[in-house]
Amino acid sequence: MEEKVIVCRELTKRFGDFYAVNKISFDVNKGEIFGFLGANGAGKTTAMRILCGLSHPTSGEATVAGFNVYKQTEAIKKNIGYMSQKFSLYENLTILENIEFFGGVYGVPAAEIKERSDNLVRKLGLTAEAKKLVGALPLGWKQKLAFSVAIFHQPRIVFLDEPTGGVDPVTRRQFWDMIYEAAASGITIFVTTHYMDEAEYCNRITIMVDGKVEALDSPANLKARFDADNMDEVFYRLARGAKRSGD
Ligand SMILES: Nc1ncnc2c1ncn2[C@@H]1O[C@H](COP(=O)(O)OP(=O)(O)OP(=O)(O)O)[C@@H](O)[C@H]1O
Repeated sequence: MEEKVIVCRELTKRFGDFYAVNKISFDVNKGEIFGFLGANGAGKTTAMRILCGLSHPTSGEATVAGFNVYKQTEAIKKNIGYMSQKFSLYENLTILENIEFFGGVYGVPAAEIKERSDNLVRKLGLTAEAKKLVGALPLGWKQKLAFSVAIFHQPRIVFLDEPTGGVDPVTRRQFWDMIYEAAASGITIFVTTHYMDEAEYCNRITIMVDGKVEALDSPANLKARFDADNMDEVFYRLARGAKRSGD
């Protein structure tokens, strides 16, 4: 049987009488690339924050890497990586300083940080730039570096909140090569996106509408079920009835 690294049962988050996340249930397998889609305001970030141990649910159950989202949030944080457009690298530190800093924060042993940082810089092809400020890097490179930093401590799961916003499809594709490599090494990928080309790259995707999971399957199965040529069409059919629109 496949190992489940995220188990979520009727997970709910209520703000006053508003259900931001409404009884969502799903499992994510080890090494899977699990896409989390939904229009603005659908509840993706709220659900992801709970799974990262940053916010308590109102009701329902969930475990992440085997740890309970109510009681074991510190253990969850030690076993995951996290990257979002908002929380990322320090622009006024160099590439190498960022890697070393976050390696320390994520608990990589001090004796290993130097060598592993040098290896990472080499692997990224950034040896010549290693002492430059991150602020000077093009956005696509910042995203690749941020992802590398988020998995530097070899977490069980990495959560990516719209990791490739604002870059072109070729740069996005390169970013996804890194995702595939991480998944092949056994790291589970949980990713939110608004880009339908990225949805196609996922093993399975969830589409959230107004706080609920409206569909969960592989891109191929979803296209077949909705008799659609592409994920854009699937998404449109499911999300067009959404009451929330967000920004
Ligand atoms: N702390 C809060 N208090 C009240 N309402 C909130 C709070 N956080 C989120 N919400 C509401 O919950 C709903 C879901 O928000 P969430 O950020 O999870 O959506 P999302 O799917 O991530 O959207 P986006 O794609 O815009 O990031 C929104 O209507 C939002 O206004």
